[in-house]
Amino acid sequence: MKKSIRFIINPISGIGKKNILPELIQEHLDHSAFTYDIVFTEHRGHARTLSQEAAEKGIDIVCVAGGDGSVNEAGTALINTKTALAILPTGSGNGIARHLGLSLKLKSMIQRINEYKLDTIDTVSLNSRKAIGVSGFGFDALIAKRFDEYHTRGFLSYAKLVLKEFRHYEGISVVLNDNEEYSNLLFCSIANTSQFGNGFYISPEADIKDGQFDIVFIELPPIFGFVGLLISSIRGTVHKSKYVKLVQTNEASIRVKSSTAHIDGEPIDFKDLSINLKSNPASLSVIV
Ligand SMILES: Nc1ncnc2c1ncn2[C@@H]1O[C@H](COP(=O)(O)OP(=O)(O)OP(=O)(O)O)[C@@H](O)[C@H]1O
Repeated sequence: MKKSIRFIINPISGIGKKNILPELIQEHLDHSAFTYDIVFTEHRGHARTLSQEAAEKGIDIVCVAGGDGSVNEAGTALINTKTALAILPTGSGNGIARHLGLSLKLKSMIQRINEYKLDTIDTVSLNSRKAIGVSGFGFDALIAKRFDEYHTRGFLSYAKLVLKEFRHYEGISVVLNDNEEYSNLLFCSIANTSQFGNGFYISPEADIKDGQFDIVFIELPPIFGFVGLLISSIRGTVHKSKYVKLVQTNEASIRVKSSTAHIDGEPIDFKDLSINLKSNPASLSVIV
């Protein structure tokens, strides 16, 4: 029997053209194996509703075309359901897709969907919210918030913003498990995957299938140290930096002073400043 796919396309993700996607799908999807429908998202949160609806209807695959924000919306709606997630990476950073080793070429990625090779990955709960890739508190959350207010997306806008904001940044403190205080931090990341996107690693050895996540504390460095951190992030050696402390666990609590956070790169405000973190092992099927 043919498998069913719902394609969910975020038209504003990244900087490439998404309106050619229906044509690419028509051309390269194996129509002897799959039936499909295509829906474009119209607002924030729409991918979540569309994905949830697909799972309720028993659709086999939700394929989201977007960046990590869209992957979060569509993917977390499929946790512990029979519907698998596929990704067509059309975002600005595509951290989750890169971590999973997916092709960034859309034609190749559609051809990979034809092969229908499934794997199971972990997700992470932050109180009632769910993450797939990297979430965090501090500078990265501030950047996610500012980037969201920007009118242009893409890597260059992102890089400009990071350098501008770093100059005035004052640092945060985080209490881990009610007893270990980390102060003067640039940020604290909760990494289920290895990178933010665009090859900027935060926890190069993170494994999305080990039932654990990494809490990464980055001390606020001077400007030359910040540049060094960026370089080691690209080189994949950031976990060895003197500014970095990494704690691997499957469950923890953290207390933060500011509610500004991001989940998979999307800015959010936590109402509660005490956050329980928990790994949900093997909770999501993905096409790899
Ligand atoms: N039609 C729409 N109009 C405005 N926002 C939308 C629309 N559809 C989806 N969104 C929102 O766009 C945001 C950004 O999407 P996404 O994360 O996929 O792209 P990106 O930010 O370019 O990529 P990345 O996260 O990889 O850097 C998400 O919060 C999503 O909910």
